[in-house]
Amino acid sequence: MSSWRSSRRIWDISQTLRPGLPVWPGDTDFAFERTWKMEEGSPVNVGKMTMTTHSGTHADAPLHYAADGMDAAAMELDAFIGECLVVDARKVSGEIDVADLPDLESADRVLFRTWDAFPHDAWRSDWKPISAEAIEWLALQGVKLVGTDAPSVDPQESKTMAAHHAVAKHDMRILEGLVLDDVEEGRYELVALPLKVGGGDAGLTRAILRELRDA
Ligand SMILES: Nc1ccccc1C(=O)C[C@H](N)C(=O)O
Ligand SMILES: [Zn+2]
Ligand SMILES: [Zn+2]
Repeated sequence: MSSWRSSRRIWDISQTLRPGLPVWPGDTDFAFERTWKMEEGSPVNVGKMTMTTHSGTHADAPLHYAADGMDAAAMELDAFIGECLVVDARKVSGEIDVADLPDLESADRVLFRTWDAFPHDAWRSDWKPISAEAIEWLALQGVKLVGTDAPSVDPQESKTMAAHHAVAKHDMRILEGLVLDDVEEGRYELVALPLKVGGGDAGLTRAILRELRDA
């Protein structure tokens, strides 16, 4: 194995940004076009992308759920790098509540798998949201980041955004749109740095998990 390759397994837990990417009903579809083309004599190919800030796998910024919240560019990075616990919540019926949470022992970051198979090609509105009470409980256990393979921690029709507001109350961070189909429950190193978008209410991220270093 060449020297630069990590000997620790990496899981890519990110969606592919592409035309046809399922997005929140009514939001901006992902579009890609080439503005400079080698086949037209340009020395390089250069593209242009149009998308919603919440496309695919992303981190919400507090600005998304608080008018005076910080933007994606201002979010500190340490919440998005470090040990995490992946929890299989597929057997939970309805929303993920306190009774559905495992003994975390100690976890700064918790990622919930809710889909048997991630819906890459069709918008699904029947995801398992996370209750505000569960967010509160996680915060009291010291959890700084909550992640999910769902498009939101709240239900699609939510008007109260109770889970987001519980996150805001405890200054936690959120990852949404993760792809955890190939990830067993357990502890991993998470790396999921949000794009540094000035004014951004969310930051797209290439999220990965990596085997923890041997103790
Ligand atoms: N694109 C949207 C447009 C309008 C309302 C919500 C969304 C969302 O994507 C939900 C978001 N990911 C969330 O943080 O809950
Ligand atoms: Zn979001
Ligand atoms: Zn959100």
